[in-house]
This record gives sequence, C-alpha cells and structure tokens, in this order.
Amino acid sequence: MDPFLTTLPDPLSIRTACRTVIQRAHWVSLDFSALPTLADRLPHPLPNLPAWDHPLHWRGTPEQTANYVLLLDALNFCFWGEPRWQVEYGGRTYDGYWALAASLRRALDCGLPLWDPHFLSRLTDAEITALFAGQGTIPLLEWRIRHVREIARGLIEHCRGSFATLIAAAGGSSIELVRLVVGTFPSFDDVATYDGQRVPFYKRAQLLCTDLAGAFRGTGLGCFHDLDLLTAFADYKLPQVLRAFGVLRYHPELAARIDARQEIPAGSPEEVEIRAATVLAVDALTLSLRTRGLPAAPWRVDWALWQLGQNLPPDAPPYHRTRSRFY
Ligand SMILES: Nc1nc2c(c(CN[C@H]3C=C[C@H](O)[C@@H]3O)cn2[C@@H]2O[C@H](COP(=O)(O)O)[C@@H](O)[C@H]2O)c(=O)[nH]1
Repeated sequence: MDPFLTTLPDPLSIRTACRTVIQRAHWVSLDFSALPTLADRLPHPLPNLPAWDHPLHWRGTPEQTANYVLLLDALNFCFWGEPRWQVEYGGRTYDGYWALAASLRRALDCGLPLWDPHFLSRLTDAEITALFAGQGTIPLLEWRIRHVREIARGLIEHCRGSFATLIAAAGGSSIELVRLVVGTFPSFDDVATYDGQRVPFYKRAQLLCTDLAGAFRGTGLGCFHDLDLLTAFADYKLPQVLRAFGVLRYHPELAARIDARQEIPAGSPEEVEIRAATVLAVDALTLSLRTRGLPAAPWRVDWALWQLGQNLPPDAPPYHRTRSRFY
C-alpha cells in the first residue's frame, strides 16, 4: 500500500474502509508507478469553482438554486446504455450527465418551477417521465421518479421547503452537509458492504457539495471551509480514466467481462473494489501533485479526471456497467 495513503484526513470513514477493501482485493489493484504520467495529463491549475459555470446549468434566487442543485444531483446517476439516451436542447444533442442537465434546463426554460417541492410533489409519474423526453429512455426511470418524490417529501417534511435550511445547519462544513443529506434523503446514502464490512462512498452527496460550491461560486450557500476533505466521487467514468492510464489494474477475468460490456452487479466485490480503488487512486494523485508543489485536492482532481473522461479516445477500454442509483 502506498505510504501516501495514510495521511489524508478521513472524517466520513471512507478512506479507512477503502484501504481495507484494497488490502483484501482480488479483482482490482493500484499501480502507483503510473501516477506521474497521468499527473502530467492534468491541467494546471486544476479545475476550480467556475468550472461549474455552463449554459446547461441554471441559477435562480439562492434558495431556488440550492433546491435545483439538490434535484440535479438526486438524478445524477447511471446514464449508460446502448444506444445512450439523448436529449436535444438549443439545437445540440447531449447524452449522459449533460442530457440530464439539459432536461432540467429545458423544463425550467418552459417555466416549470422544478425548485418548488410543492410543485414536484404534485407531478404525476407521466409528467416526471416527460421531463426526460428525448431519443430513447433515460435508464432506471422508475428510480428517477422515486428520487423526485423523495426530494419533494424530504424538503417539505424536514427542510421547510428549502434545502438552504439544511445547508445552514451544516455551518459551512461540507462533511457535515454530507451527513445531513444522507440522513434526510435516503437515495444519497450510498454505502456498500464488502466482506461483511460497511464501505461508505456517498458519491452523489459529496458531489452535491462541490456542485453547490460551483453554483454559488464559493459564496453564501456554496461557501464550505472543508471541501478539500471530501474524497473523489466514485462514479463509472473515473475508473475508466484511471484504468486507461494504468493506475487501476483489473484481474484479466474482470477486464474481459467489462470489455465485453457485461453488467457488473451492484454491491458485488468487483464493483466495490473498483469504487474503493478509485477513491484511493485520486488521493494518491492528489498527494503526488502536492509533492510537486502544486495545489491539489481530491474534488479538483476528480473534476479534472471527469473532464478527461469526457474526451477519452473511442478505443479506450469501456467503463464498467453497473445499474446503480448511487452513481
Ligand atoms: N466523479 C464525478 N462524476 C461525475 C461528475 C459529473 C458532473 N460534474 C461536472 C459538472 C460541472 C462540473 O464541471 C463538474 O465537473 C457527473 N458525474 C457522474 O458521471 C457519470 C456520467 O458520465 P457520462 O455518462 O459521461 O455523462 C455519472 O455517474 C454521473 O453521476 C463529476 O464531476 N465527477
């Protein structure tokens, strides 16, 4: 195990659990010798909060924006499929995360108050489905519908209709906000079990914090003093990038299954090892950048790797396919 990996703080007990997984792992290993090549491919400076500024994102009043970002990240999972679900907006066609962002932006442009939990609670299944109209069907549509209802219910019953209430209760700590979000909105409570041990990833809850910081440009409801304590957001694109650069190495049998686009079951040892290795690889990359004297944090390395993943060459090995509402 790389000596680096014992030094980052671990307030959510994610790093400790991931280290235990990787020490017992059968399917996935980390090759730290591949880090310098990948580090050379990252932009410097690393992405910071303005990276969130994008025409497909939306801002209203502060309270509306906070509710919108919560809804966006409650739906921010599992966009893969053949063919991929696509959405057209402003004369362009999007897939993946950007198709989701386009869906919400399109509805908001039509005057639908998606930031209003009372409005959300009155939407029928068919009306929620219509939000995601496009080429093909958004994967895991049933879960999308249930997550919309979960957000509406949680905001009304626990936040007096406003996510800003929960953000205020976190007192400027993204770590505390993660704890509050996973306790209030069950779909964010992203915890796996490996060899009988609890392995938290909290991927969408942690990404929600950096998305808030981006949406508010680090001020007001997006002002957190501890974003650098967050781990990477263990999705399906980062492992693809890390594997393409040789940092993540898969057992030949697992590599063959992923390359054949076979589904990897949610909660399987293979899936948990991939996610745990992703978290630790980004920590190691962060620390190796810091030893070069470069300012780095896992969330900023994550955003950089995710952007790299948006432009991988078509012959790059595919990402693993797990049907999950957690990422
Ligand atoms: N680890 C990590 N995972 C991220 C993001 C984002 C979007 N954030 C960007 C938006 C504005 C800022 O610039 C942020 O960089 C989406 N995802 C995940 O990717 C997957 C979708 O991928 P594809 O099928 O190719 O669209 C899916 O699991 C989705 O949840 C991130 O930043 N980090």
